Amino acid sequence: MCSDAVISVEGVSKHYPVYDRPHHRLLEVLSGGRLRYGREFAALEGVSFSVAAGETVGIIGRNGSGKSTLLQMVCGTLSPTSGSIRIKGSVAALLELGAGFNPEFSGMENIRLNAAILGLSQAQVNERLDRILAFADIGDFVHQPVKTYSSGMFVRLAFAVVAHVDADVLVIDEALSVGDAFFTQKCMRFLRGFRDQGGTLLFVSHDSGAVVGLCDRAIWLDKGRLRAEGSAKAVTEQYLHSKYAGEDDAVGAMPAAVSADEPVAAEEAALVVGGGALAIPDEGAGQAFGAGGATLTRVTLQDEGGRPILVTEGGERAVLRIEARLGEALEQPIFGFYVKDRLGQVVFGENTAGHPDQIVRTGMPGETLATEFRFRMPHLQAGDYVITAAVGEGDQDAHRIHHWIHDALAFRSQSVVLHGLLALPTAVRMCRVEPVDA
Ligand SMILES: Nc1ncnc2c1ncn2[C@@H]1O[C@H](COP(=O)(O)OP(=O)(O)OP(=O)(O)O)[C@@H](O)[C@H]1O
Repeated sequence: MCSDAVISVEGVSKHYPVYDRPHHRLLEVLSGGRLRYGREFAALEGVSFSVAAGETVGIIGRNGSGKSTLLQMVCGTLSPTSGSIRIKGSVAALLELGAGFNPEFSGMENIRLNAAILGLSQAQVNERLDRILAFADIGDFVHQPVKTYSSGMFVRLAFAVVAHVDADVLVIDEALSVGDAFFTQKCMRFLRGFRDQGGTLLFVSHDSGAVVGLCDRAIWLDKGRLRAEGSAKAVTEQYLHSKYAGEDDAVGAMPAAVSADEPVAAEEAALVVGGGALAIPDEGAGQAFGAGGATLTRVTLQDEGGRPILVTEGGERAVLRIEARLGEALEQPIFGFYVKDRLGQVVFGENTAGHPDQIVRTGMPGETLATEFRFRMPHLQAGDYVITAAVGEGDQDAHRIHHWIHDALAFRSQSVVLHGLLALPTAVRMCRVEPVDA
């Protein structure tokens, strides 16, 4: 464990007794503990990690993997069965909905109560109240008891308080999944600001895009055990690989069905062979997956003259061609791709599911199918990009992925983008609407 760690979790386990029948618990109590009806269930087992000051760490894992249990122990609302947790500095937490708020009190009363618990004096609360109310933006509901709140209003209020106390460590559990898109953006802006000012953040989310966008590191919990720890990008990819390829029989979202929970790039792209060139994979761990009924054999990004696009200024006409050899008959083959930035964030993508007039309806074993996507290269912020390619069968909603390569190709953008991730060719004109009389 590092000595400068703000959060040190050492060999932490949490065990619960579980009973096959509800009355078994009662029988055990009545026997004074002499008879055992329950068995031990390990919600967490031997978890160790540390978080240094100023780090942002995401915790990912399937439902029931122990994420909330871990956060509750970090916040001290639950104690471990064994192991130890040490925290340096003050912690403000946003755990599951309802925690810390009195349902009978109004929003305003809960603001004061919570802010006081989190260390603010009444004078500090008064001074920050307008900002807290503006952040929560729930209007007159702030005077109603919080038991009347929707989950969205509740999380707005809870987040607003947490955002205005002076905590060294913030612990946030799935809060962003409840709010609407604008509120989520507001929270992300706040969390980025908190991180940039040196705050330490422990962040649970099912949205791997948010984890990659916000966190330096990630920890993957699997059935209560720490399965992987490393850069947010690499760990998230391993997690998604296991989720889509293994346990879910390779059913996932095809590229371009952009949801919040999409794959992100691998840390090192073994399949990248210089951009614009083809990539023929030996299935490398974490780089590719799929049910295997078809194999991607060639992925190229070229200009209209057939020259590989290794570097783009933006605006060039491009042809992204994906070829796959079929090992079995496919009904409704689908091809798709994503372009992702260096953080693994999907910038754009497309697949053939939305183009039913352009697809080959049935593919036969031994055949090779090719799909060409033609578009103008966008003006992307300067940097390195990778292309994920996939082949599957079915439609956008129900499909089976046969082969998916996270980082099939790489290219570099040297566009000058002043604002945001990309620039659109934009016509600009300024005029006077009301000329001033001379
Ligand atoms: N009080 C309890 N008694 C028995 N089992 C419990 C108790 N609390 C949690 N568990 C079990 O511990 C495991 C881990 O739960 P936890 O809520 O930490 O998972 P999670 O990763 O946060 O899940 P989710 O993503 O669904 O929120 C689950 O199997 C859960 O059923």
